[in-house]
Amino acid sequence: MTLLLGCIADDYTGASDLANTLTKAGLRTVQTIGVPAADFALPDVDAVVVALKSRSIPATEAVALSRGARDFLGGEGARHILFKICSTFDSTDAGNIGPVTDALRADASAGPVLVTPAFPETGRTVYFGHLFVGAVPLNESPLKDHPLNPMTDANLVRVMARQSAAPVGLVDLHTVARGPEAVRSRLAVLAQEGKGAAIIDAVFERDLETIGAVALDEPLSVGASGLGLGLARTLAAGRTAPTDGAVRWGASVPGAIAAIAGSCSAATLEQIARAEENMPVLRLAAEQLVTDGAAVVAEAIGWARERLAHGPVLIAASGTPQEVAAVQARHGRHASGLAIEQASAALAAGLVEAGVRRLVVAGGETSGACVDRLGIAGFEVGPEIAAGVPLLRTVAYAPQMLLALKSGNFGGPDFFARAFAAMS
Ligand SMILES: Nc1ncnc2c1ncn2[C@@H]1O[C@H](COP(=O)(O)OP(=O)(O)O)[C@@H](O)[C@H]1O
Ligand SMILES: O=C(O)[C@@H](O)C(=O)COP(=O)(O)O
Repeated sequence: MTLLLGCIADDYTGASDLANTLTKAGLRTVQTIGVPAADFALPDVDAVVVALKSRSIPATEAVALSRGARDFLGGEGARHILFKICSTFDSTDAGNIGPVTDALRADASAGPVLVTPAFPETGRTVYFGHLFVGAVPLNESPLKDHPLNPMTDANLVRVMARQSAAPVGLVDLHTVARGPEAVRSRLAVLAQEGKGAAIIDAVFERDLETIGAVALDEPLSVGASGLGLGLARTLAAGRTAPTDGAVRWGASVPGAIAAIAGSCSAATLEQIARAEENMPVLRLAAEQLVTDGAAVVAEAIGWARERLAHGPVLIAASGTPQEVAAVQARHGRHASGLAIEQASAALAAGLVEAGVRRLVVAGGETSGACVDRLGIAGFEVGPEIAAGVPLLRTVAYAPQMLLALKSGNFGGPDFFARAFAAMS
């Protein structure tokens, strides 16, 4: 097997988003949960996405996990590593995008690392280093209210510089528009200036194709699915037998269908409200989840057991920015996030015990907690449900399951109905 691309994703929804993009671009891709165990039979693929739950943990731990994933991918023959971050640059001034980039760059003795979270398909564009979410700068988008990493600055050169040991530069859109050689010249200047990373603008997919071609000169790049697309287009074009991007996907699996929501994003809140119009939805009280999670979970599983035979159900911890602020004021940002993630994970285990074999999870950290609790080792990537959200089939897991791990921000208002239909 020749691995064309090795990817390290800092959360599980982000990993499946990237695996979806690479698959659609013609690279056979598998998603593993962490570095696979020695007995995990890696299929014959072009790209491996190692999913880590490293976005919101201490930076030193994120660096260690990322280095472990890099060593594994390097051992499998990957000559280029993409560190997959969120298209909304989810992080804090303490990391983890800067520290992980610094460490992987230092290990590889690489020049300035190209960094872009642009993902035009989902409305994320970067102009003069400023990240836009749709029509508004990042700091005016719903990401300003994220429960774990509120984003309050759209200037990514500044954001990245606060997290990095090395200075950060910019490659602007006018340079990108002039093509790969112009970008290479700009990078040479930034290297002379001692820059460790360069935020690079991208608004259209053609910009990402230029960036992808240049990024492959070096062993490391950092970005979201848009950069994955740029890399994949160059890599797939150079293959002797590129796939057509059509997903070979087997039958559905029998068993009950359910969803768990732990994302508090505006998109997920709207999707939950829409689901309430046509399926049983149980909303959990965050305060009780934090103080008495086991009791709330037991009650929720009982509620689900009574309904699962009749159709899909949705159980949601998600709260509005005001509700999130209230619970955080009492219990702290990270303690409440962690407690609710652990309750969501217990919920996932209880639902599988109750016969659920097709499971949707909304929220990156929430997905990480649920998938870890279920002990899933990896996923085969299936058809796309919504931009950035593929169907996933468990690999080497009994009972076999279908999952969809939805980034909080992704999907239209009818996402849950669409996901359940895709799983049927
Ligand atoms: N009602 C709530 N109040 C406070 N925190 C919550 C609530 N519901 C969920 N959370 C926490 O918010 C975080 C959401 O993050 P995540 O699952 O990554 O979603 P997203 O994909 O939107 O980033 C998790 O840590 C989750 O446990
Ligand atoms: O790049 C993206 O936006 C997603 O792939 C992603 O990383 C998802 O993170 P969450 O919104 O925390 O689920």
